[in-house]
Amino acid sequence: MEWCKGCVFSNKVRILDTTLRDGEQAPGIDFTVEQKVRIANQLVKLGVDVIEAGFPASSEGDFIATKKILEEVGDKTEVIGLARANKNDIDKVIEAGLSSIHVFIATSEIHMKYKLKMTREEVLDRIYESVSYAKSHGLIVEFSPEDATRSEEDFLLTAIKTAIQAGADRINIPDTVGVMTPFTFYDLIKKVVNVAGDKIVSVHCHNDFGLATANSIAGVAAGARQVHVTVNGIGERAGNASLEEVVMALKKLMHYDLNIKTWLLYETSKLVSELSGIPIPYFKAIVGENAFGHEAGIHVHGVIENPATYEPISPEEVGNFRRLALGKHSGIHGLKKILEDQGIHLDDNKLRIVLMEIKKKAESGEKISAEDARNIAIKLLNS
Ligand SMILES: CC(=O)SCCNC(=O)CCNC(=O)[C@H](O)C(C)(C)COP(=O)(O)OP(=O)(O)OC[C@H]1O[C@@H](n2cnc3c(N)ncnc32)[C@H](O)[C@@H]1OP(=O)(O)O
Ligand SMILES: CC(C)C(=O)C(=O)O
Repeated sequence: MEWCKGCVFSNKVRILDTTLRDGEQAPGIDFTVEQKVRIANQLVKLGVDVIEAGFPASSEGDFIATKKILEEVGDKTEVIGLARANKNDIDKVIEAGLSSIHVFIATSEIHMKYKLKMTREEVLDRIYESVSYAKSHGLIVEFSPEDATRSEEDFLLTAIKTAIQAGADRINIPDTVGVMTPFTFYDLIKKVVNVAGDKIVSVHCHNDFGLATANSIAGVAAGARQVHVTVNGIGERAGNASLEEVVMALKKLMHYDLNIKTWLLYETSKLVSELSGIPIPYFKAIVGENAFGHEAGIHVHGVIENPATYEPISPEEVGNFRRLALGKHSGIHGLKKILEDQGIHLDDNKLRIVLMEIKKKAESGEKISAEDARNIAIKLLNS
């Protein structure tokens, strides 16, 4: 089905990573050129289909970084650059040597009135001019109607048709301020897919209501076959759809086909966290330190018997680690395993004594490590 490699009949979903563009727009994140190249190499290793390397017109540094990333990985994956719908920005993408461009302009009333100060007609003209200008230079063009999800629907669809008439290769639908629910986004993307014909429809979701991942997979269910994501979900305000969450949900829950080497997700997350200076919450899905952590006795017992009792994904699938913890919620099965893994074998009576000691310490606020449990056991054995 090569002819419709990205369309709704294909089970293949493309991942466009925008960690180096939208992710970097997050306040406080400023990657150096070297850091951006390191992340780009990791994204290629991970298997993303497209890297949005930057916004060449925004600064000399971003221009240089985009060029360097293209030189470094341009033969391994598609490298795309952002541009406003104006000739200067498009020329900067061309000057950087890129073959793919992401052109955007807002189509919502609020953005057209207060930001662009353009009428609907002027925006439509600008869309046609900029997309056709980019196409006339042989570029692959992805068009985004910024703030699409707050745009008047008929005008939005007209804007999309205008971009397609001008030659756009892909249509990306940004939920720029994250106001969609999975239900409303599904309905919208269905309509966009209907007007897009054989063009790939892409989705770009923000997390203002914590729905970026859910909305992204709803967009795929509605026929989108590309998703914009960032590693760890970093990005503007509450961030973007998280690469690791979207990939694992599409793969494991919806059985789509992706190029991503999922066992590299944890190391990729750690790299971006280290270079961005943004820590990963312990409870972060997929890549958090607690994502495969178990303390509660009933859970630990289940995981010891069969990890699938409490792990919908195995940590090895994403390169993360299972952690069995001790605390006031612990049970005897977990304690037994933690001690036996350290060469200590106790009968049930002695295990109960050690467990009570652990719970007492934990309830007083102490953190109990495996070594602490071992020391308590040894003390008991020698008492
Ligand atoms: C939803 C998003 O994330 S969009 C991407 C946001 N990313 C960035 O802003 C990257 C960093 N930005 C920058 O470096 C700067 O904003 C630049 C270089 C792009 C522009 O800088 P400046 O010339 O100083 O303009 P400034 O940022 O103050 O205002 C934006 C201008 O772009 C115009 N503009 C905004 N979006 C678009 C668009 N899609 N198409 C055309 N013009 C646009 C605005 O109307 C405004 O124009 P004006 O200066 O004529 O009033
Ligand atoms: C440039 C566009 C796609 C964007 O980042 C947004 O609308 O969130």
